[in-house]
Amino acid sequence: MFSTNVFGFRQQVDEYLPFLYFVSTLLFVWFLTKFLYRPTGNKNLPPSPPKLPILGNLYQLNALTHRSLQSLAKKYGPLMLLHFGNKPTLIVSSADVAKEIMKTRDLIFANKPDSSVTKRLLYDGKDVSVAPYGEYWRQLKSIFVLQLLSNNRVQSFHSIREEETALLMKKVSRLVSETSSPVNLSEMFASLANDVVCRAALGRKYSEERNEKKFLYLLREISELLANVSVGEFIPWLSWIDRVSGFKARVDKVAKELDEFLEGVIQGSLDSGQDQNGSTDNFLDILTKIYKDNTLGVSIDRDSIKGILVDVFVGGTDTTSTVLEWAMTELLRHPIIMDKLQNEVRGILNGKQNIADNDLEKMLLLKAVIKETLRYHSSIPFLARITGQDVQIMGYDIAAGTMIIINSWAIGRDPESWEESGKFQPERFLNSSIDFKGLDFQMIPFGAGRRRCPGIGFAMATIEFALASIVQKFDWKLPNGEKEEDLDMTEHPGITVHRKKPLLAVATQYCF
Ligand code: HEM
Repeated sequence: MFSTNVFGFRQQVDEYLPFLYFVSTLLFVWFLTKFLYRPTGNKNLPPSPPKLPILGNLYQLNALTHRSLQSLAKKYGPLMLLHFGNKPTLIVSSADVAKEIMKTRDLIFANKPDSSVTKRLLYDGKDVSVAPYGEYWRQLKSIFVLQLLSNNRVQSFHSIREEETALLMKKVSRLVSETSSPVNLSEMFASLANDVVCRAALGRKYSEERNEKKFLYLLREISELLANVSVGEFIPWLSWIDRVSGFKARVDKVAKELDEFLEGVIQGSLDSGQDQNGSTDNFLDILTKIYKDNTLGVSIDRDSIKGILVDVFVGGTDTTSTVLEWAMTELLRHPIIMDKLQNEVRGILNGKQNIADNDLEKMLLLKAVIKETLRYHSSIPFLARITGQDVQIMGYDIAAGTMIIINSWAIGRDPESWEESGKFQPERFLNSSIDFKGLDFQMIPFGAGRRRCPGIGFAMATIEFALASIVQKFDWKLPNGEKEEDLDMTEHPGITVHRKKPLLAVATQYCF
């Protein structure tokens, strides 16, 4: 039966041979026109590496996309046009081009690309980070800037930072006195960042100790799903792969569980009537008050509250712990800088156990170490935008709807902007006015322009406090006599780029 079928097939082929020749010639011509000959008309397109049918330039990227795009940019320049599947994508890798997009032409590039995954997990653009630029986004952003993350509000969370950092120090002390095992700093920083954000956002912790792992699990899932590439996004006719692989079902499950969790949290806040006793010191209370009373003249619904809370957790936890993780990694690799930093911190505190905000103001090397960490290890490697209209950038024609990826990781390491760009040298910031607030485009770890991160003050307060405490109270070295230059620096890809292997270090209590 099998051979008959083969024969039958062969016969059919012979019969239809002239027709098949005709069709394949047509396909060949179509292929040439579509992929090899690119009709650009009078358009001046940015340089592009060669692309493949269907995949476009996806085949040239590896898991550490920020690094593969940096390599391509070395060959094709700071503005190149790639195709991710069928999506034209402009890759920006220099401070000048980034400034053109996020400052000079900010308005044209004020929108963020969305995807089926962000829509599902971020309440269909009702959060701030992917909401279309317009009145709704403006209202939400002003809630972030003026209500949730104002300077006064950040200061009011001082006791949360103090208590949570003290708990971390206690954990380290206990480990030091009870065992000689190294401290897993990556794990400690992750739980510190999570607990600080949780208390500021929801007024309480949802940590492992309290046996409330569900929320932590959901947060981990969201970060992973947002970092994952949905095949259908870039190659629409392959979107069935997302269904067959179970990716879509996983997104739906997490979205549903997250919604149930956040509904419960919001209802709890509404039921407890926080607004009546005037105690509105966590984000949830502030948001439910705005929702109920419409006091700010801003109307938000329950999905807006949920979207904002997801932004706070996704935007504020992993980012913060990643900065701490890379800062300690670099300090362990550079013992002389570690020594100088400890002298500065211990000198300013002069035996005092509690760190006040004005002590931190005096710690110039501490600030320089954090800046250098943000330059060298931009924790969110990419800033994303989408063009609203046809536009010219640096003399090149960019079509409406083109996705823009600004490689802020590569910009922070660009030798055109930085001397000895590949070296960790915090001292470069001691006599420099360059900052990370989005005005100096050679360093944009928090983004820039209208879409700039509103959480800089909150994040810096947590990072400075934790880093000062940890180098004040303990001396640190690598475990098992490991040499500084042998410390594994491999990165793990994701929305934030953190260490692949957890950072382990041996602590010794410092005697005051
Ligand atoms: C070290 C910590 C942090 C880093 C490195 C960081 C980085 C960033 C970056 C790169 C962006 C995109 C900016 C752009 O596209 O121009 C962003 C946006 C955002 N971040 Fe942060 N962030 C941090 C902490 C926080 C915290 C603590 C919060 C809130 C509590 C937060 C909330 C947000 C929000 C809501 C947006 C979206 C803004 C918009 O689209 O208008 N971030 N962040």
